[in-house]
Amino acid sequence: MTGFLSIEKLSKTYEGPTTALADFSMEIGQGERWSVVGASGSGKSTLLRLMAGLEAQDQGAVFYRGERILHSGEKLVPGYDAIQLVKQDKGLYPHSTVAENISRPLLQYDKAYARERLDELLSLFGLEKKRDSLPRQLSGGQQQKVAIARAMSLEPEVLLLDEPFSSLDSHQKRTLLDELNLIFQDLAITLVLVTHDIQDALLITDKLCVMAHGKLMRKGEIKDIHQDPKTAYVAGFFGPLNALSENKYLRPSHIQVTKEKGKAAGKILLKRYFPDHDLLTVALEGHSNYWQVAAPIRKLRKGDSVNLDWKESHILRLDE
Ligand SMILES: Nc1ncnc2c1ncn2[C@@H]1O[C@H](COP(=O)(O)OP(=O)(O)OP(=O)(O)O)[C@@H](O)[C@H]1O
Repeated sequence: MTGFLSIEKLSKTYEGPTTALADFSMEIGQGERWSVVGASGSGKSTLLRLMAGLEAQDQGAVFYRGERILHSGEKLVPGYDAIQLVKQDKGLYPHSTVAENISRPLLQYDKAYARERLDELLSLFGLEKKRDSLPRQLSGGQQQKVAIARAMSLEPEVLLLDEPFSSLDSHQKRTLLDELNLIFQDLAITLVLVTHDIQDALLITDKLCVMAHGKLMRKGEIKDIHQDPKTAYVAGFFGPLNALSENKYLRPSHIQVTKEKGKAAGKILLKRYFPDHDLLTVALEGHSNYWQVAAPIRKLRKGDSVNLDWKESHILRLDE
């Protein structure tokens, strides 16, 4: 338990019984930025609640700087100032202003310090002009910023974000993520983000933990996992896959449409416009399956016959 944040053999079963976490272990270093992905019900939110000390595990422990995190059954006021959890529902007080919401955790502190910290946070999150607004007078992205600013009021070392961006539209989300990226970079905060969207993971984190049925399936640098996902489950978080043969897959962007004879041929059934490419759905000759092909050339039409080729090095060999 010498690490910064050590999760050791955590298990949690709810009534039902439903196993939410099963012998889950992981080390998180100070300043690291992790995303956690996994199918719905794989235990991601449970993991975050246990890391924050807001719930009781059945077995195992979380250690923060060598000290065991006391869970909700062991502590009069559950949770830790140093480890803050922000949930999707934001939990803002609807009748309190932005300033009151952000400074609520600071009530226990000296007034001058609390005022100073509030001003710092309003400036850091670009919320100065909204300080007297009520949450309902803010956009979804601004509300989420208030929730994150409030979580950061006590200067936590660890910020746990449980799908905080899922209610935002893609533009709001991108703007917020770009702003958070700069804030987190300057603060060197340790971040664990639960998300369903790999784009969020790519934008603000470097490391990825993939869960299934309460277990750790994979962990490491996002780029290493993307390049060598090892299983179809893990690869699936990065986008659709085309099955080449048993255990062999190709990503849509790794298939070229060629004039010459390729390794396969087919007919375009559908064409969808994407900013960087056309996404073609191709019915393969001699096969019952369809492939998704990302074609940078725009001149192909529905009904065209096409030859397809790919590099051997782009074939992903994946277990189920
Ligand atoms: N308080 C609870 N009582 C009973 N079962 C629960 C409770 N909380 C979670 N579960 C169950 O435990 C499992 C893991 O839930 P959890 O919310 O941790 O998963 P998740 O990966 O965060 O899911 P999602 O992506 O859908 O939010 C699920 O099957 C869920 O139904």
